[in-house]
Amino acid sequence: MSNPGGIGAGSEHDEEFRSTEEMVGGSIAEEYLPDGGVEEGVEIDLAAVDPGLADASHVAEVVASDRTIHASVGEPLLQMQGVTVKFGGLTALDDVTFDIRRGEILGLIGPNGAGKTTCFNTMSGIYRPTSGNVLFDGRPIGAVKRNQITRLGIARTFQNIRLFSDMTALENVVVGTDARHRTSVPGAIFRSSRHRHEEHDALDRAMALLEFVGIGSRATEKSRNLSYGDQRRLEIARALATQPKLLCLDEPAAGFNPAEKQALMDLIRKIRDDGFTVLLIEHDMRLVMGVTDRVVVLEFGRKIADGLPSEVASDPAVIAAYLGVPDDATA
Ligand SMILES: Nc1ncnc2c1ncn2[C@@H]1O[C@H](COP(=O)(O)OP(=O)(O)OP(=O)(O)O)[C@@H](O)[C@H]1O
Repeated sequence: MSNPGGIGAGSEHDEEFRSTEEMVGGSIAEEYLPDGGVEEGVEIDLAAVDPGLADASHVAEVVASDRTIHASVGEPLLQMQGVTVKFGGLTALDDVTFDIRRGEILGLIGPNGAGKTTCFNTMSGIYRPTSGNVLFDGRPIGAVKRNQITRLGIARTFQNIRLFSDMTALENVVVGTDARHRTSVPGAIFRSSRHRHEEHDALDRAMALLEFVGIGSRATEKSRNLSYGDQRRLEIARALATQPKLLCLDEPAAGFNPAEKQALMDLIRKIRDDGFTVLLIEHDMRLVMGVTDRVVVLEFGRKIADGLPSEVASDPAVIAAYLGVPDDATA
């Protein structure tokens, strides 16, 4: 998925991460290590952080504890209602309507230039629709400021991995938990009890999330030293740390070998099974068809199909779009 002109790059997530970087490297870690940092390469004693963390069911509980599902699974979480996005004379999205339902993995696919990135950026409030509406959790996204999107409950990973390379895996995830902090600035400066409680909570959750995505043993490694696959997992853990209602994965399998893709599919299913709603933009059809509950297909900015993976895979319009055959030739 491309990001033309860099618009949308450095989203509100990044801005928040930058603003909290110092705090993450400082006071939170001080609580656990005497030198004020999470030492690289040091094995964290999970039991010392939280005695329950060695227990898998407790990990799941910590990961999911604050996530409230306000409506039953299957109700619309995000609604694209007749959304059109124009860039000058170019119509990138043309009257696109579909829902992302609570608790599902929705695949968004389409050939190059179909409008997936634009759709994604419109859903997350980075682009405003030229016409139409995006509703998230029943509220129009257009009315939400960019820096409020994360708090609203939308998190994303990036096609090009964006981590703080000099920070440990754990610190990268703690930064994500910060998006949920409620302490005021004076509270942080004077280290109020609420602030200290949030710090402990953040470290606890971050560690549980690393366990959840399968890289708990790498917690104290600087993110730049992690393997490519582990960096992708770390990005997912950081996104989950914001406690999103919707997790958007942007080509998470890019550069993966078949075994890594299989492991990623297992992780995405685990995330869905834990109650999160997932939007997956991915070029690898096998992965999309293997892991999604429903698929929406775009071509030239228009929605051409919306259905079960098996239905979409055998849809003549979709086959034509991917093979570059005119629609009428398949009729
Ligand atoms: N900020 C922008 N300014 C001008 N044109 C844009 C902008 N963003 C997207 N476009 C155009 O809108 C169309 C849809 O692009 P988009 O990146 O959304 O497609 P995509 O499906 O994500 O493609 P890919 O799979 O190649 O990344 C393209 O013609 C693209 O050139």
